Amino acid sequence: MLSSTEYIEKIILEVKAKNPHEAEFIQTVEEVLPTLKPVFDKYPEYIRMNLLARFVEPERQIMFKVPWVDDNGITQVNRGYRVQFNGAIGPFKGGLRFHPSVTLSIMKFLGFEQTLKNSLTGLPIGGGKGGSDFDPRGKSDGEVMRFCQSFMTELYRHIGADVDVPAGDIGVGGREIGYLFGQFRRIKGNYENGVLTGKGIPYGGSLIRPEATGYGIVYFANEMLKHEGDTLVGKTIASSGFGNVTWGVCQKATEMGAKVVTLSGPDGYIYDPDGVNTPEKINYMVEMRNSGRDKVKDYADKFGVEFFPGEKPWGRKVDIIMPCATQNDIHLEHAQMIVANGIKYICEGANMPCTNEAVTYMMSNGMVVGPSKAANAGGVSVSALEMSQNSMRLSWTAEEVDTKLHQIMVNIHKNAKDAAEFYGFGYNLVAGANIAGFDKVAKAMVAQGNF
Ligand SMILES: NC(=O)C1=CN([C@@H]2O[C@H](COP(=O)(O)OP(=O)(O)OC[C@H]3O[C@@H](n4cnc5c(N)ncnc54)[C@H](OP(=O)(O)O)[C@@H]3O)[C@@H](O)[C@H]2O)C=CC1
Ligand SMILES: O=C(O)CCC(=O)C(=O)O
Repeated sequence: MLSSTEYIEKIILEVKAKNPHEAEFIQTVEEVLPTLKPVFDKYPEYIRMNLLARFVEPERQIMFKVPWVDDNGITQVNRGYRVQFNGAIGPFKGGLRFHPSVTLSIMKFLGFEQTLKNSLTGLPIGGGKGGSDFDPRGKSDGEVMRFCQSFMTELYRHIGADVDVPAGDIGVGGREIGYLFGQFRRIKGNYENGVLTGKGIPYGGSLIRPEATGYGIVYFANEMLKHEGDTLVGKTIASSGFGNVTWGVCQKATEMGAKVVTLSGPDGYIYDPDGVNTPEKINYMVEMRNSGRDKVKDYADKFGVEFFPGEKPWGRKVDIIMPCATQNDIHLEHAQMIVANGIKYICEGANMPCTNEAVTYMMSNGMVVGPSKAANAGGVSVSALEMSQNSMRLSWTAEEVDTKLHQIMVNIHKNAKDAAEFYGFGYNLVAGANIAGFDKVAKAMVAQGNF
């Protein structure tokens, strides 16, 4: 039988050979699998069962055309996806991303990460992801609605409250979920409100879901700092993006005594030394995102702060880095600047916001890294709480949801820390999150036979 190292290397080579054009999917597999070595040392029977080969292959990958009519009466065609990655511990669960950069590789990397993340939440949800290369930028409300209706006209047959439960991600917020839900209900003729999460409050949404990802990231960062005998109070944070996740981070960081001093967009970044920390500033971010102008410079113009065109905020001397925009936002050269600035903490908000080289460099230089699959699990956790409320036909108060969210994030940090320590990694949350997430899925897969 192969040793655990040989087995992991073999699976990585197979993934590369089978998916040669899927750079992001290969990247996440190359990051996660080597950290699982001690698990395969402990359970060599997993090698005989070829568990990893089954784990890296999605259960189902659905690709479909999405024709829709634009405001000029022209028919446009986009590509839709739903990757049902792993359903061993519950219905597939994960967001929908509408962004021109969407490819099958991106859907698969997100579905793979989501499987581990959802396991870490401790809630009964499998991993999936979907979306389209549709670009919402500059589209009218009517165009977005017609696109969503066409997207759901195919997707509805693959999802269900006990089958697969999509939600939002980049480019998909409350408006899009509303249009998708309306079309699902119209086609199915029933009121299966647990089929989507991130819904509006009047039709089965959960309080705190829009804020949950950002709140969870700050709760997770708080645990990281506590572990180091430190506190969030008085800390400065460099964040990227100005979307849903950054918005939640700004709110909770302010509440906990820290301040976010940078935001970024496709045009550059802004530096606000006083912090993005007043209702006026935080609400303006939402206005900027909803306007579709997609320029963070608007913030600098309105509040009289500095704007750095074409630059990323990673050269700023702050206490904590929180990338909240998209994947591979932080490369090795950014990591080198971050380390050179003596920054100790990075807590990942976006999915896979750092390249593998950047993470390795920061960790080997003593930084504490909170990996996205643990740190940003608050969003999907509250989605799962939304599913629970829908099943029970009741609604919890904002305080109830926030208290549960906080506890879930504390547990995720503890489980990742404990798993890392148990397997000899020390305080390595990257390895710990991978192992703790994998452990539960692996046990469920083994129990369910050769599937
Ligand atoms: N919403 C949620 O509940 C959760 C989201 N996440 C992750 O958090 C991150 C942000 O999501 P969210 O805030 O919901 O999304 P939004 O659509 O609200 O905001 C996304 C932000 O990221 C930027 N962005 C997106 N794609 C790219 C790209 N290819 N290049 C440069 N910038 C880009 C956007 O700018 P632009 O308009 O220029 O694209 C925007 O500022 C994503 O990685 C997402 O997967 C993780 C867990 C849950
Ligand atoms: O709420 C959800 O189901 C999905 C959230 C999501 O897409 C993510 O965690 O990356």
